[in-house]
Amino acid sequence: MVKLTDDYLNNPTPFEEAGVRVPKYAQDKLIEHTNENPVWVHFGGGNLFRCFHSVIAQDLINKGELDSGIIVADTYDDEVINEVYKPYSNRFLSVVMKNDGLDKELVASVTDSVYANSKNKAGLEKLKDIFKKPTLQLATFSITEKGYVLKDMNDNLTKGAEHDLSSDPDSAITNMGIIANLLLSRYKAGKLPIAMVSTDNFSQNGKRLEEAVQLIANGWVKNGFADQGFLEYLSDPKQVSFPWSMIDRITPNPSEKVSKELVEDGIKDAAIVHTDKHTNIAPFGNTEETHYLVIEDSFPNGRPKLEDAGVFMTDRETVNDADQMKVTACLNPLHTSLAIFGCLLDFHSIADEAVDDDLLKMIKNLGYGEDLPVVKDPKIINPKEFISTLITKRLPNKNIPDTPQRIASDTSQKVGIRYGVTIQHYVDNLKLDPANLEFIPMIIAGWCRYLMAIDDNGNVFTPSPDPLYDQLHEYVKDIKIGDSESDVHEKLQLILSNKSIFGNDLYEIGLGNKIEDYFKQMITKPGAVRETIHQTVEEKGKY
Ligand SMILES: NC(=O)c1ccc[n+]([C@@H]2O[C@H](COP(=O)([O-])OP(=O)(O)OC[C@H]3O[C@@H](n4cnc5c(N)ncnc54)[C@H](O)[C@@H]3O)[C@@H](O)[C@H]2O)c1
Ligand SMILES: O=P(O)(O)OC[C@@H](O)[C@@H](O)[C@H](O)[C@H](O)CO
Repeated sequence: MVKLTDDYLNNPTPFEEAGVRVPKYAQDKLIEHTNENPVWVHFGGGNLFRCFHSVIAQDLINKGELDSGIIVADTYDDEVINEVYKPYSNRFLSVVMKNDGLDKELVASVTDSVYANSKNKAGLEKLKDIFKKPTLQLATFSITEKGYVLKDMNDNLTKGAEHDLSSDPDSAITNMGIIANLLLSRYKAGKLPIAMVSTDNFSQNGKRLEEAVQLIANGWVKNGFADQGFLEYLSDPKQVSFPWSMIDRITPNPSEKVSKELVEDGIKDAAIVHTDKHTNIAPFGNTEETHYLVIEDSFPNGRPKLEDAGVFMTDRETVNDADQMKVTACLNPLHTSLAIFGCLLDFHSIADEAVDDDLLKMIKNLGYGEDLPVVKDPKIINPKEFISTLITKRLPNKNIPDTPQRIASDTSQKVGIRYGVTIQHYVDNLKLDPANLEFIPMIIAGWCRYLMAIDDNGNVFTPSPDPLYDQLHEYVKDIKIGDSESDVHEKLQLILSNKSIFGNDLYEIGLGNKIEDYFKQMITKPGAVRETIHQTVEEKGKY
């Protein structure tokens, strides 16, 4: 059996026999060079990173266009570093699930992995030293939507954020506080330039990262922990830029089936780890073939030739259009609708949902019918073709072991992006009326129904992790299936009027009552969720 830590350069045969492509460079030399000349730090080395960013770096290193690797940093989950990076010399397999089988590549582009936060001072100091190096050009992020949070659902600072704004930067406990502290080190080392590139799934992701870092920095200046110059440094894109990006590659949690196939192929390291903080990770990552990465070309300290590894480097407007197209309209809203109803209808495979007649009609009506009319064409990708490929090829691909339960995690952090932006377009466009929407309200009603944690058969299910779940569940937990006396309005209005969740008070724009009506239909009896979807696609659907 071949191990990930085996010598792939001098003895590639066991890897070749297991069908694994190996790097064309020596990892030890790369490590040596990167230690002295770090260029790229990535925060959140989860599954997406292991199948996308790290492979881009590997392509460039293989071509001789990049001579430094990536340093992975995690401020949140120590098990990610200790269970799947350190034991394998920071190597892993990237597995692309093609129609005709698995394409396996050993990735060695990660040169170091660091767990860093106020509890792990050694890791923090190590990252600070890296941030003081003039060679550092970029930090990328795939830390999930909640990694950026500094305010709660009532728009008040979280306890962590309050602490960070008024405390010594080295004691920062929020993820954003730690990032701001690293930038403070870089500022103090001579106002060195850097690009901070969020590749998380929300529109204007760079702006959100920038605003979060600045919120913390303002607190530090006010409380005497940093000088005014730090704010000027953060606000000057020639010193610190926060490029916007769009990233697309469906990367499910590591699958048992893939793990088994790897072992059958003769690969020893394939055991999946489920961490206490709910990261599902393995010595391999599994992903689909289709992928897009679009990044605003704003890198004040230079950058690797990312375009030579297939990345679209473009202007902010094009990135924003591509991102709005994907995240708010043509992919992620469809995904979240399948996630919500998949959990309620007891599905465990997105591919199975994508061939279910009612659900297929639902995503077509949502995508083509309600989202597409308000999408601005980004020109580099055709939105209609993008939805068609998604619906006909990507989602129904049985080789991609994606589950509604993965996508349903953190839904409270996503609904504002995945439905709220489209709703806002209907509010802003004088020719359109949000009150005419049908599928978005039905899906939001489905989410409220999901929050009850009782499926459509009347059985209790375990909802996916979500920072607001407990609070939101509290509002709907006493509603009973079949109880028409339940005061739905009193309970749902606590959710639907919350502007920090949806961006609007949904009653003020004529959607609240419609959502309540769909919700009432969904609680009439076991099976009512399925019936509501069926009836809606048949009566209101055009596709
Ligand atoms: N998986 C995909 O299909 C996909 C595709 C496009 C974009 N994305 C974006 O990438 C993000 C990560 O996806 P993934 O599949 O790698 O997830 P993952 O669960 O495999 O990894 C998440 C990583 O983020 C870290 N993290 C989690 N919560 C954090 C917090 N509060 N603060 C700091 N770090 C935190 C974890 O430690 C882990 O390293 C998604 O949330 C999404 O925004 C994912
Ligand atoms: O990654 P999240 O949690 O923001 O969303 C779950 C999925 O919708 C998402 O990961 C998609 O697979 C991805 O956006 C496809 O590019």
